[in-house]
Amino acid sequence: MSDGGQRWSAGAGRPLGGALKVPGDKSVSHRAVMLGALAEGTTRVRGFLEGEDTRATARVFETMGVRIETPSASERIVHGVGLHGLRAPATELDCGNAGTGMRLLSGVLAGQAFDSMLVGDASLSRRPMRRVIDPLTAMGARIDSGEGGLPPLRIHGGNTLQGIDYKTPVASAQVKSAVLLAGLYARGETVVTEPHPTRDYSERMLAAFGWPIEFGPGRARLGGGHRLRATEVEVPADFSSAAFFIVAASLVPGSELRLRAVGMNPRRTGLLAALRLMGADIREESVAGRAGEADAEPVADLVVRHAPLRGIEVPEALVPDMIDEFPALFVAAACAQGRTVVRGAAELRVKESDRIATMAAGLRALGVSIQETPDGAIIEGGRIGGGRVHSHGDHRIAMSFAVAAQLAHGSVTIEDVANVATSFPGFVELANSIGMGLQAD
Ligand SMILES: O=C(O)C1=C[C@@H](OP(=O)(O)O)[C@@H](O)[C@H](O)C1
Ligand SMILES: C=C(OP(=O)(O)O)C(=O)O
Repeated sequence: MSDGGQRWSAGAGRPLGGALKVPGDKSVSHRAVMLGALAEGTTRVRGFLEGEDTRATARVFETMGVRIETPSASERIVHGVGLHGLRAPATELDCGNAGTGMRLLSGVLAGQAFDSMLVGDASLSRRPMRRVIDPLTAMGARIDSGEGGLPPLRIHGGNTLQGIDYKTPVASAQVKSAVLLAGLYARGETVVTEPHPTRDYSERMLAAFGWPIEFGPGRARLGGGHRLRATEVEVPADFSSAAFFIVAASLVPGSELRLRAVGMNPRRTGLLAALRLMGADIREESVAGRAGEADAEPVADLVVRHAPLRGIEVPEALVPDMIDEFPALFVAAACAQGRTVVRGAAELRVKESDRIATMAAGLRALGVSIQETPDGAIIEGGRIGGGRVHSHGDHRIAMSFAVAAQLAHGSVTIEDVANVATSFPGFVELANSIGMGLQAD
């Protein structure tokens, strides 16, 4: 895959145009493999993300005896073994770079009869796991971690889990999902309440696999002791991958771009609201599926036209709905007229990199004035220059600077980009197909 290069270079491109479909949603792909593996019967997944994160999750289940076929690219047939059919793994379970993989798996593995060990790469090994260890322990799980609650996680099997009424201290779909997945194995009822509603893919998909569940914004409730029944999963295109092109087309004068069949789960599309407040011209067309449907994801074509952007105070209520889009939003802010203020986004500091610090360092290297705050940043819009920036092993940082390069007065070199394959295989080809002029060295 040509994204595998260690470095990209790019300079200001021509107007972006054409139509494209980005790869499948990462959150939905992880969950489809997990629930397919734990279901009774054969689940077909179409639109599966062929990224390193989601492939790692599939390999973890193969290690525990689940047969997963790949009839064609982006398709999986998962031969479910039922809730209690996983086999004790003979090796460590490697989640690669994926926080979603490790945190959701910890919930599944807490309910097993066998011991297991979850490990990850250098970036994942620095990410906090206390947030899942604490509620799972309260449910009766036994989990040992590295120092400070960091991976690896040794999860002891054979414990009886009890349902829990849990209020998540941070808005995190990963924590909510870990608790709900453990709840499948628990006695009694498990309820999760969130400080701000987060993406509800686990809830929707549990319903689609026939598990009785009640859920609404910020709250989910299920009982243990039911069965998952195999189904078909259609994975929508990943909004977070589309986000880079939405920002690029908004920024580059003369652009008009169509992004096809993008997943429009309302807990994912906060970036659209923020960009529209900044003056962006984004139209939603060919809308299909209903946001309220328990087991179907809404999708839409997005038509993005260049428009001059102005700085805003990003409403804090939008933060969970655009949590992975801040690196791209920082680029939009750096090119907008005036000041943009981001608050209430401290979670950015515990992603694949500290995304506030990494974006601040990169934007400064390109001559942008940006001030970090503990939970956000203040960005003065203006001119972007050329220079050299580092992704610090973070896929979303690498792709965001590819967008920044489209506006730069000078050439931009982006170091350490192999990580883009975790979420967006084929990024360079797609970016170039719409005119972004990225070179992989
Ligand atoms: O549940 C999920 O699939 C995800 C939840 C979010 O993480 P948090 O739960 O840590 O906010 C997000 O950043 C991540 O990319 C995917
Ligand atoms: C934070 C992300 O993913 P994860 O937590 O699964 O590593 C992301 O993809 O931006």
